[in-house]
Amino acid sequence: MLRSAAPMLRRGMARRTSGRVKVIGAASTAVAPSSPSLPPRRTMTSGGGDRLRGSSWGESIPDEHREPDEETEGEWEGCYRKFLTPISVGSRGVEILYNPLFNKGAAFKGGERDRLRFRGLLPPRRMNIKIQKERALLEIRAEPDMIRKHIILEDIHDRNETLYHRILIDHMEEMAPIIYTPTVGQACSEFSVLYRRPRGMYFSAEDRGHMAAMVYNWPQNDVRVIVVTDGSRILGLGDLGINGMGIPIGKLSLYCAAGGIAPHRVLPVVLDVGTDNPALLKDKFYLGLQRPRLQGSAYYQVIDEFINAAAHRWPNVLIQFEDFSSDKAQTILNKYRNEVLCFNDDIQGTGATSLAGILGALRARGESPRSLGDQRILIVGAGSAGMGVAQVLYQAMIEHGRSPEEAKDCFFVADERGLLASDRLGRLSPEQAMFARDGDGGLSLREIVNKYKPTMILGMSAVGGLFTEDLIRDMAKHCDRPIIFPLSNPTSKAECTAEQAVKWTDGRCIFASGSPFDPVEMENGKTFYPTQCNNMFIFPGIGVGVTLCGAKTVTDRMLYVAAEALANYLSEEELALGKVFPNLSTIRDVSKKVAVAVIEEAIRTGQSSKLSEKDLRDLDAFVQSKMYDPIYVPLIEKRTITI
Ligand SMILES: NC(=O)C1=CN([C@@H]2O[C@H](COP(=O)(O)OP(=O)(O)OC[C@H]3O[C@@H](n4cnc5c(N)ncnc54)[C@H](O)[C@@H]3O)[C@@H](O)[C@H]2O)C=CC1
Ligand SMILES: CC(=O)C(=O)O
Ligand SMILES: [Mg+2]
Repeated sequence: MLRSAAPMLRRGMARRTSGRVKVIGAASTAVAPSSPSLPPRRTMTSGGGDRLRGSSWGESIPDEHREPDEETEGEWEGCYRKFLTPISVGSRGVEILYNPLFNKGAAFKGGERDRLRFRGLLPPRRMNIKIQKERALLEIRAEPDMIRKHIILEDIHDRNETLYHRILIDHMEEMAPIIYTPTVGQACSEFSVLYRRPRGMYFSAEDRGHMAAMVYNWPQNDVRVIVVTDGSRILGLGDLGINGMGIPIGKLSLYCAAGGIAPHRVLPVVLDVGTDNPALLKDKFYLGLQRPRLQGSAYYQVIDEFINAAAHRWPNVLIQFEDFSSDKAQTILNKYRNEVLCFNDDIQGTGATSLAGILGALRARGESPRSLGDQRILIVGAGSAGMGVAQVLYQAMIEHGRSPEEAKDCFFVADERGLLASDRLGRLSPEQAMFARDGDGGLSLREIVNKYKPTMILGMSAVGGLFTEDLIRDMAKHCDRPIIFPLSNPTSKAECTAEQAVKWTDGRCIFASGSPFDPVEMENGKTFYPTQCNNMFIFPGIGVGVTLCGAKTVTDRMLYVAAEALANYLSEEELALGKVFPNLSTIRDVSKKVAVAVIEEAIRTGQSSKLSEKDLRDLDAFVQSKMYDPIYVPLIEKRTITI
């Protein structure tokens, strides 16, 4: 019998075995290489109208420009910095303790408690971040329920962002399922009930005409990344209205922890255009507008007003569209992709991530990337994700020398009405129509498998259990090592489980899933390690890359090079274990490599406004030096600034 080997294997055996790649944690992020240029002059204030301009958090400052700070010596094992440039805060006293960007809780030192005037407002004994983290981990690990763990972590997020991100970075494999998929699905479903404190911004249909002014209510001037949803398709859970806010929050936590964007530079946003979810329309606790969704031009006006307002206040901001229903997602992307710095994570991020996983899977089979064009690819689900993946794979085939006709012929796209074909052309979107077959419209999944013998099946249907035993056994009859990617989220929507895929293919499948699955012990005594094919491996690196180099748009080539960088990251040791994505514990390093690839591409193609050819040298060190590193930085009062 197969059984899940999760509890004993989850953390211990998941450690990276490759000698090639350094696991990023406190130790490796601690001493960032010196930035080649002088640090910007900084003015940072906090408090009621907090402003953090050009904060140096996590960015490397050449030693000669740092001020000695004996307070932080030995603060964090492996994270020792001789000099830390203080952050100047405009508030003092209790205000600082209630500001999660500055609060250090019991870790404030005596001098700081005096300096900022809150001596006596904290218990006397001082902790350091290491002890604080240990205490938090005890609490999180003692709680068996994932949503309670989520609540504990988000409470820390609301109190002390430095500690929160430290925990995420140092324990990414353990924490990602808590703050992200699958638990974020439940957190969204229960958002209005779990709601405690505001985080991010809400722009509703009733705010029309005010958005350009409203953006100035956000207290930070240097927002670099916005993740925005209209809540219409949250994971595979459908229309959750403003309850979808959990998704931008979770994605941006990954931007900070995995991508190294400082937390004051990110902004989660929900556009509340109503909801068509009947339960929410009559839920007395629902916090969004209880009216049907805006449609047509009224809907697009809200989108337009928000984007203009955001781009006006933060001209260089990256806007990531997330979990918009597929009937709107591509239209919005097409409208704005050449106008503002933006991308759609479900279409483009998922496409790039899946390409990387498939390149890894081909490597596991001993095939070259060129053989992508020899595959027969069954895509189940023709929404944003399915069509995004089809488009990116298609582009990759063209990159590798296939003609458009040859490339198109590799695809079989199906939805609940079966194989997409020319008989439905009038009712298909342009993206779907491009992949419609000439005949066999409406073939069922099993009919497609038995007639066309696909070499891979990719699930983006949001239908849990759609890949049945018969279907997968048929796949395994026709293909020695079928690639099986049930990508729908959260876990309840996965088209099959890792255990099922392994069992039904007698351990021959190459598997990756949208939400995490535990390792599986096989009958032969070996352990099968499923990896996660989730756009979190791509979006933080894209975001860091385009914002650091000042790209004007996110191009298809940037997505392609991002996918290549992710695929190249996979070590031989991981492949030998059946993995097609790197361990989550390496995601910070992965994101850095993705960012470097994106910047190189931007420089090569003249897309970069901040960096040029001469910066290509030492790009890796440069990106590393710009990554936020959550350590406690000394705080000083604004009036004392002399940086
Ligand atoms: N792993 C990852 O990184 C990502 C996963 N996803 C997941 O992919 C899923 C789909 O996302 P979207 O495309 O945006 O949603 P969507 O709702 O637009 O697309 C679902 C598609 O599945 C089709 N479908 C429904 N029932 C079906 C059935 N019985 N058989 C075949 N097809 C069926 C629908 O017609 C539609 O074309 C979601 O669960 C989402 O969480 C999305 C983005 C990234
Ligand atoms: C992962 C993701 O973006 C989604 O499931 O929508
Ligand atoms: Mg998404």
